[in-house]
Amino acid sequence: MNPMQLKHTAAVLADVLTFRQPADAVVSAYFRRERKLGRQDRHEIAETVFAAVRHGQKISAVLPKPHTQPRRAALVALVLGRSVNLSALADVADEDDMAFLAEVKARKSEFSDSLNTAAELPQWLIDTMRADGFDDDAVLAFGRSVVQGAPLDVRVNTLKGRRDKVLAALQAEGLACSPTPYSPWGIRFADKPALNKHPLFLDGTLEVQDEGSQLLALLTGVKRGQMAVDFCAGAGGKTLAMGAMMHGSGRLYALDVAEKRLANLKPRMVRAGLTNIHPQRIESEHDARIGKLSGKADCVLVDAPCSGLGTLRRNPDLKYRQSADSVAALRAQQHSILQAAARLVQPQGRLVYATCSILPQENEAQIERFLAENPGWQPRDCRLILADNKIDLNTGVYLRLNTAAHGSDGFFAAVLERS
Ligand SMILES: C[S@@+](CC[C@H](N)C(=O)[O-])C[C@H]1O[C@@H](n2cnc3c(N)ncnc32)[C@H](O)[C@@H]1O
Repeated sequence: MNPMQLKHTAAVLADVLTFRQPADAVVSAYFRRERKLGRQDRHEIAETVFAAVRHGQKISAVLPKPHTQPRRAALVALVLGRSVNLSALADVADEDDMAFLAEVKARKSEFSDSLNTAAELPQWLIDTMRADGFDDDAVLAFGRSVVQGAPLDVRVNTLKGRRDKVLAALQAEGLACSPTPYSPWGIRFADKPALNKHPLFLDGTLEVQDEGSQLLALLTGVKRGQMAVDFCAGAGGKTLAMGAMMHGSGRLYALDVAEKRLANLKPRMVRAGLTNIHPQRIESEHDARIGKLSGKADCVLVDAPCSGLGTLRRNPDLKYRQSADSVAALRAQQHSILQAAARLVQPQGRLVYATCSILPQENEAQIERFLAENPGWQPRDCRLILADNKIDLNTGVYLRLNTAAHGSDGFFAAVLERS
């Protein structure tokens, strides 16, 4: 890192480390303002900013209020988060900095002895995980599994290509990629190439999507000609996968309260060659316009708003932006959305409830409550649905993906059927 890059990294961290805005939004806005920064500068700055967020517990242990000392926070991130040797920092660190960084390095064993710094998780989250049944070894294993960044997964749009052929074409271009272990549509890139200008992305053959998300769409089992609803469609990651499962036929309603997110779905639908998707903004899960779909859907997916704690590899700032109170509010919202979405399902139809959280209170507990309050619904065994799709993945009746065991983001899904 050179002095100019360090100056910019510190400027970004002064904002990011307040955790008032999502870190990726702060970084993108900064880069839009600082047009002169080159590709390598942006890479160095972004990597160091995210290393600082990922190693925030250790940084807070050596720097109270790190956002007020962002330059020092950046230096610690380089040493602890990006394993840069002190000798490589001679151009950017003065004598005081060097003495400070040497002291930080000397506290290594202290950092491994304390759960917060060893797992890089804040106390509220450790307390929440303990209350949700995690023991300290599980907390530590979880924290360690999400401290590194994630690989890049894409889904092959089966309307436009076959995975084996697309994979061979990408490998022939020299890209290091392999099939995802579980999803039949997934390809994983080890070194995150920029794909947004790749012809296979531009023509809708490839969509960026974590393998776990692909499996959630697969669990819906939606078929050609059916009527389906993606209740919390957002920008449509799972909607597009479901649309392809339906071979572009039938009707797929993509509902969401966020206009902006649904707007992002529209160009993606066009690129993917899907004309069976009907995006519709709703006021809330109680919106009267949903009534016309009541009891009509073969399949409803609820990809519920959640804490996102399964995606800490990609969004490490979430552990500082969520809290016990925000999780409690999300639980109430999840319950209400699940109840409303269930009304749309026809007899023998399927309801899939999913989150990218690892907390049982957002997952199993929601399903247990739903089943207790709604007679006439039965869980379907995810193992069997996956096995029917030739996927060898056994996490019990519910799908529970975690980064350590499965290499994907953390996800939960329950498949329920109406009698
Ligand atoms: C986990 S995200 C969905 C991600 C999306 N399914 C995808 O695969 O890209 C949850 C979504 O729920 C939406 N949401 C929040 N409250 C909602 C409600 N009451 N009804 C419908 N959608 C809601 C949010 O705007 C957000 O887009």
